Amino acid sequence: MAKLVLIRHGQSEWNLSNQFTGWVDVDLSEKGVEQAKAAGRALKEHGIQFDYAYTSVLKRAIKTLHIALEECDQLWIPEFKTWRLNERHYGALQGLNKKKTAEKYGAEQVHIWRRSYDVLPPLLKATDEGSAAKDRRYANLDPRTIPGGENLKVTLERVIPLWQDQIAPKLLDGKNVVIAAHGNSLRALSKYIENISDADIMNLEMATGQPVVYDFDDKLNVLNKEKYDID
Ligand SMILES: O=C(O)[C@@H](CO)OP(=O)(O)O
Repeated sequence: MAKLVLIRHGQSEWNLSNQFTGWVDVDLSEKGVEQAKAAGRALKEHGIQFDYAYTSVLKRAIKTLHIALEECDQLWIPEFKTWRLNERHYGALQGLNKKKTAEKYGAEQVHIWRRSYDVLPPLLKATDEGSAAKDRRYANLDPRTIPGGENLKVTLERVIPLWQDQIAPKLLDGKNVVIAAHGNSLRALSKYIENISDADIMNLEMATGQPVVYDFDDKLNVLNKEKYDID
């Protein structure tokens, strides 16, 4: 049956500098490019042939997808970019250094902001500097849809329509799908696919660049989950 491969983008410049990133469109670091290549090599070694690719509208995920697909000679497959796969929006935390924020607000508060299921970060207003409402790539969205900050719950709520309308039907049709996206949009999707509880999802982490491969039965129950080595 069909395979789904999730790839968190390779290390970004702000992963490297330890800054909250969210919807800020930062690039891959050199290490991130190497991780994306290694992901593509692992996919090639395992002989996975894709039918469709999905990614976000943020360059760290788009580039990871392209670099990985180039390595396994599948750059030609149909590809869809959507804001629904963006990283969770980190609100007013975006751009701040995570360590300095923990020193200011306490490690416990920062852990809650980063990993709780339903606590929102401090929100950005539509008129604030850096608000996505000013970004042309979201111009076709209903302004009420553009977040000022998201928790994992809200992130999952905007990922689910993409899953239900586009990805699940392709998998049910036996097509192999690759999704290159972000730590938290992929944690949200994994929660849904694996039916992980609100409490347990706090402990799920996605490594940069590492392909996570799901095999499904014909009702989209998970038969197998495997992480490919990229070291
Ligand atoms: O800053 C972010 O956007 C994310 C991913 O890098 O961080 P965290 O893992 O802390 O949720």
